[in-house]
Amino acid sequence: MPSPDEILNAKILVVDDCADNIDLMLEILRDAGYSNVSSTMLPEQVCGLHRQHCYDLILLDLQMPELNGFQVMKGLKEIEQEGYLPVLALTAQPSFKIAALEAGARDFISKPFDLLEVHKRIHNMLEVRLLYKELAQYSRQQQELALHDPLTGLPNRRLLEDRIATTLQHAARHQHRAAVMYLDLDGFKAINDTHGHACGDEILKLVAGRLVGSSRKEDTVARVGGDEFVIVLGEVGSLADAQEPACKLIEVVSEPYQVGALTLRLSTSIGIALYPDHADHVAALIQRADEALYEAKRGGKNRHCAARREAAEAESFVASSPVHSASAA
Ligand SMILES: Nc1nc2c(ncn2[C@@H]2O[C@H](COP(=O)(O)OP(=O)(O)OP(=O)(O)O)[C@@H](O)[C@H]2O)c(=O)[nH]1
Repeated sequence: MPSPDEILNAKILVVDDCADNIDLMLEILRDAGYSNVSSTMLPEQVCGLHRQHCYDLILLDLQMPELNGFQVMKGLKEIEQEGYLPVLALTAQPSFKIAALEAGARDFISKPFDLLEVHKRIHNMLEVRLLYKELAQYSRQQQELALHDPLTGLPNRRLLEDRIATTLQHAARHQHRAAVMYLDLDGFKAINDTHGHACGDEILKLVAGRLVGSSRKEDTVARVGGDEFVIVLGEVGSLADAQEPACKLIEVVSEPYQVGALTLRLSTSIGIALYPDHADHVAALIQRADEALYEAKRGGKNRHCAARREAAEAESFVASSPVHSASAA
């Protein structure tokens, strides 16, 4: 529940074409302790101001000559996509009350003002608005948590699969390749066993930062397990376009890590699978990259390995292999 202070600090806009009405409302609000109040006599400015300041409450006069309160609410609806208008309509016309509620106002205040009613309605509206904002933020956080790894902040497997699906759709539409690189750190268990789990966690965070730092903004870097990461590359022309970043990733992961007084080293192995060459849907592509990773581990670790292609096509596909690379046999 919002605290009394939060309610008094809420952002309020008073909209009225009559200066006396504005002064009166500002005085009422000031006397009640509201500290973040502004006003305008120009209804055409309300949407722009709300876009800029995102008010918690708009006290909106309904009868204004140029643009009336109903028209203002129409504009506000386009800004408040979720449909919650923080509008408290001010009207001297009894017949406008229901119309205002139907147009999206959450409540109304009759003119001339009954002070007690004004205070109560403003307070109640703010309480609901702030609660609504808290809930919306909580729901965004929950969504973030459901899609991200809490330790590194990277996308988790669920979000990764979604991103791969989008990448594949894009690749299919534009007739290019995409690559999935499956990374697994080498000898990570020994770091946990020797220096403790907290040290292992620090390393995982540092690795995540390095992977993100050496990937393109449009690539997805995800953590899919203990010491396992997946990187998705869109717009790949050939296997070499994935092997080159794989070499770079192997290099950055092998740089020394400083954790407290310790300087630690580790390496990574990478399996690469290409769309559409090795598989044409999400789960199969991940699986092929994982199989290639296994081959890279089997081949001695600290290397990358591409998934095996169907025999007939393989020859035309295998690119010149940089140091420490191989194709899964
Ligand atoms: N610190 C830390 N360790 C984790 C976490 N999740 C999994 N692990 C550990 O990571 C290790 C991963 O196991 P492996 O991949 O088999 O270990 P490895 O030594 O890298 O083995 P190779 O891949 O064969 O080189 C296990 O010891 C897990 O307990 C985590 O969130 N934090």
